[in-house]
Amino acid sequence: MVPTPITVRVPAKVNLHLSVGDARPDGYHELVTVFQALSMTDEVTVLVAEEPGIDVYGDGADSVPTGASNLAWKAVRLLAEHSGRDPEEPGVRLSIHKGIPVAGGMAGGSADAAATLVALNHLWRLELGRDALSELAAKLGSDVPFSLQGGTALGTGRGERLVPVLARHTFHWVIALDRRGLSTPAVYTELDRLRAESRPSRVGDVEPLLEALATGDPRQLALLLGNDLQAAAVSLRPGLRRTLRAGVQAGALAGIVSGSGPTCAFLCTDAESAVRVAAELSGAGVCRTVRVAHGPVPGARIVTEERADRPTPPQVHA
Ligand SMILES: C[C@](O)(CO)[C@H](O)COP(=O)(O)OP(=O)(O)OC[C@H]1O[C@@H](n2ccc(N)nc2=O)[C@H](O)[C@@H]1O
Ligand SMILES: Nc1ncnc2c1ncn2[C@@H]1O[C@H](COP(=O)(O)OP(=O)(O)OP(=O)(O)O)[C@@H](O)[C@H]1O
Repeated sequence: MVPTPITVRVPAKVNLHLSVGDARPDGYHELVTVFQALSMTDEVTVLVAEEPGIDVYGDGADSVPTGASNLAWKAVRLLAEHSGRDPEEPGVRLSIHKGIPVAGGMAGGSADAAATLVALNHLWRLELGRDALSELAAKLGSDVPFSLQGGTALGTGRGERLVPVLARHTFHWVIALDRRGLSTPAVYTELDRLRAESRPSRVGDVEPLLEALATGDPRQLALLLGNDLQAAAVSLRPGLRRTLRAGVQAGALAGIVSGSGPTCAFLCTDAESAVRVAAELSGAGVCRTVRVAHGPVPGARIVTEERADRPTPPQVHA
């Protein structure tokens, strides 16, 4: 019998705090960051198939590679090797539904890689625990372990070493998507360049932000959001300054570039305020599109059964 396809839902992330240290000999930068998983999600379905491949649907699907350079396919190969299968003929096909902006600084590719690890672990009955999956995830990219874990977490090292953080409440966000993406390595390189020629301000210690998360007060949290990569993203994409201003003028408590950008995330007082801010911001013409999201949400998780449980919608015949 052919196994049932497995579908995994996986969240986007925003960095509430992103402190970037100096470049290390391996080219990575030492980070202290706080991730939060948001309710913008991708869904990855893994099915047994003789013809390997990837089908991508949704926003930005055209710019996602469908070959070996897709991070989700790298996850297939890695897990195949790890479990003694032939990485050239893993016998599976992936179907990726994008809800996370591509090259937007919200860990879209990382999310798909994490989802693929979870789905294949189930499909191939590997029974790898969270720690083993997390170790494999870190080999695929710095953000991949967080995409697995979700919630709110403190990340150190390259961002791959995680400790869960207590976040008492749900926070409400407005997300502004830009017309084109930004390359993560290019943004880190731009920060190194800016630091070589001047002293761009650096975010402070992370502790006050962790306290604000524990109290759950969005106004307190808003004062403490900070991202060292923001100056570099704005330097490469000066229009982001206008987007950040427009979100606050529309009523958000604060705005921040998400990770390496160019997506901007605006923290709002509550769900109603987020809807109002989103409506006003989308009328300001400073970005491609605007979404409303909340966090924290769980990391990569199987939703196949949830979908099977869903009542079949009534058939309507013309
Ligand atoms: C900007 C963030 O999204 C913040 O969470 C991440 O730091 C980026 O994570 P990612 O996309 O998973 O990045 P990786 O695939 O691991 O690395 C891509 C490239 O980003 C740069 N990079 C990434 C992480 C890090 N701590 N220092 C870096 O300098 C390096 O040039 C690296 O070659
Ligand atoms: N599954 C995938 N989904 C989206 N992009 C992918 C995927 N696999 C590879 N890519 C490539 O990776 C590039 C970066 O895409 P991605 O959406 O992961 O960026 P990002 O969200 O800015 O990453 P991060 O926030 O982790 O730095 C894209 O331009 C695309 O060519």
